[in-house]
Amino acid sequence: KQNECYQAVKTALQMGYRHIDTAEYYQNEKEIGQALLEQFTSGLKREEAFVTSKLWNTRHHPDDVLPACQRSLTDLGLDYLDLYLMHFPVAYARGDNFLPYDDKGQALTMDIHFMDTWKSMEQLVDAGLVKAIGVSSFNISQMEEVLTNGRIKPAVNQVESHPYLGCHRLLEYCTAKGVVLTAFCPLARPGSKEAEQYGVASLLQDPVIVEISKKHGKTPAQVCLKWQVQRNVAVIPMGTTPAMIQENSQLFDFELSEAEMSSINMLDKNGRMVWFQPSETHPLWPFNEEF
Ligand SMILES: NC(=O)C1=CN([C@@H]2O[C@H](COP(=O)(O)OP(=O)(O)OC[C@H]3O[C@@H](n4cnc5c(N)ncnc54)[C@H](OP(=O)(O)O)[C@@H]3O)[C@@H](O)[C@H]2O)C=CC1
Ligand SMILES: O=C1CO[C@H](CO)[C@@H](O)[C@@H]1O
Repeated sequence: KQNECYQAVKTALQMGYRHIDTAEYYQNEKEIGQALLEQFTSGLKREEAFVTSKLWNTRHHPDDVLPACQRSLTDLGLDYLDLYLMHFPVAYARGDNFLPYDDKGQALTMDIHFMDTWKSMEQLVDAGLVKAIGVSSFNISQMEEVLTNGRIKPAVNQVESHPYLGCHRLLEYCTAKGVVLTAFCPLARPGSKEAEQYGVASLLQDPVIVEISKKHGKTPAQVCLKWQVQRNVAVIPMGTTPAMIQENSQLFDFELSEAEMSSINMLDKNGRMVWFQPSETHPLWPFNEEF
């Protein structure tokens, strides 16, 4: 909805949020730029905010990386990004159509390996346009490739993760390599069509989560977010109402016990919601490997 993102980001920054996650693909960078500008004007320092954006799949050609990043910076009204992620390992056909699909709904792809894109992203760091670069939805072998062959180490891998998709192996790998894992869809999109696979109305109604939340006098959403924070995973929940935005930030007045952490770990059931299905036959589609 028009202005919804502007309002949400403005509210979040006023409530003390500092990490904003966006992407060219979301087409909300101008709204975010407006909200940031207002906060900078009323005293927030640039270095206190942490802004992440992402290079979309249609921008993997090495010559398209710099212009895409510059466009994001212009729209956000910033002169650097804190973090720039490759949104997905598969390169879609070049151009301004974000979803170039054939008549069967399959993505039209390009024969460009993510390492060639990564080399162009490294140059953004050299040029001072971004402080750090990282990846998103990369599996362990793909991360290994970037860590082995890249000049600059990925700071972050942003992947779908919530109690139904624990990404326990990937987390262990990232921890060993000093890469931060960020969880997208940390609430498993309550109420969405994709959530119907779970057998409960939503993750937030899972009996294990509900019981733990009652014990601490917190909400199920807060328990899901705290579980990630306690295992050193960054979270980027999307909330639009001030009440939800506030709720999702109140995570620092309670602690989950080891037993509670383990019982949440045990809810893992490969409950992935975001599959990038149109590219599922591509050799670099990441989800043939367990995360
Ligand atoms: N790298 C990638 O490929 C991807 C990255 N992302 C990033 O991750 C972010 C979050 O993921 P998203 O897909 O939105 O999924 P989330 O798991 O964050 O779920 C968002 C939904 O949860 C609802 N919600 C928020 N807070 C609460 C609460 N406290 N209690 C109950 N319901 C709540 C929101 O409601 P309402 O709509 O009413 O606000 C919204 O419908 C995105 O905004 C995006 O930045 C997401 C997908 C892919
Ligand atoms: O980043 C994203 C990538 O694609 C997803 C769906 O296909 C989006 O929902 C998401 O926010």
